[in-house]
Amino acid sequence: MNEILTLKNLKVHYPIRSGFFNRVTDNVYAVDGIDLTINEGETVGLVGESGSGKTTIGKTIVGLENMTSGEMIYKGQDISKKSTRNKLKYNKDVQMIFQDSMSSLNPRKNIYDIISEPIRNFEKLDPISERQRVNDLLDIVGLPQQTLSQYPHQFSGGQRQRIGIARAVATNPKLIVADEPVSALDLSVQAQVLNFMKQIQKEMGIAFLFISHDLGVVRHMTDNIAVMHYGRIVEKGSREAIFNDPKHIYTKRLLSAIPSIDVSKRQENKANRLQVEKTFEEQKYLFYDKDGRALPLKKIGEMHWAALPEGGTK
Ligand SMILES: Nc1ncnc2c1ncn2[C@@H]1O[C@H](COP(=O)(O)OP(=O)(O)OP(=O)(O)O)[C@@H](O)[C@H]1O
Repeated sequence: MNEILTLKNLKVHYPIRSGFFNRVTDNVYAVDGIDLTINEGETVGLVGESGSGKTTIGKTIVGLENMTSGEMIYKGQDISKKSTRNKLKYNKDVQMIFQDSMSSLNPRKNIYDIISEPIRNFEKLDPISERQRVNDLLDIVGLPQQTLSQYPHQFSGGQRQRIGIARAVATNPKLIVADEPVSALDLSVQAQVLNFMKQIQKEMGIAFLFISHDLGVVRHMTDNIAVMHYGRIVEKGSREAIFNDPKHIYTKRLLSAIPSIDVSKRQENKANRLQVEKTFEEQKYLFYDKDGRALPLKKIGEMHWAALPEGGTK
């Protein structure tokens, strides 16, 4: 498989300023040394609880945040500098879908203008070809042509997310960062949008970085998974490795929190969750350094890395 994007020791720190002179007194280590590879056409899941740094990674990939240090390699070329990105048409090839479709779609623009904007930014099409392309995109996301003159507030959440997807795929991207794309939607609509994203991926060969706090959704969508905690990856590997053979206590904790659909197993699951929680509290000092950051990742299997303590655990 060909690598499309590789992050090497990526750090994004936000300065904290205080005092009369507004000096930098500390940093938020939002992303603190991440190594991650996304291959062509595959979906990588980035999971972790709120504040673990997932969105910051997504925004840095699409250029909405600046990296503090590290490297981003796109198709073998270092794109840490903006000038190289422009040369490689990186901003055309890498797009983002946001969680909140209401605030990520301009309320004053109609759907035609929203979908055609990226086409105008990156390709100069004559008006007839542009119209045809927008019509095709609307067909792809399953919305009727008469919606083109309407505005975002006239749609349901699921429909707005489809519009966001049409905008993201308008430039024929190679990679889409999807940041919690369905967490604002009702469960029934979530499944529709997810299946639809999978279908588009298959048809267009797009790679996804799928950001979510919901491991159930990630299981449905991804090939490989990275689990983040406090700005670092604590475990990464194939979906099977993460779900069937988790090694880090934080991954085990996240997995134990997935609600069971089977009512008869709820008691058993609750007991298991409490036990995992207890182990987490008892053993976390082994898995994190004195500043509370995860240890370096070690390769523990063909497609499996985990930030485990030197001597192992009981
Ligand atoms: N612009 C900013 N300035 C300062 N701190 C920030 C900024 N953006 C994010 N942070 C902090 O960086 C950390 C990581 O935030 P981030 O939004 O990336 O996490 P997340 O895992 O995506 O969480 P969520 O799912 O809640 O969005 C948090 O502690 C957050 O408060």
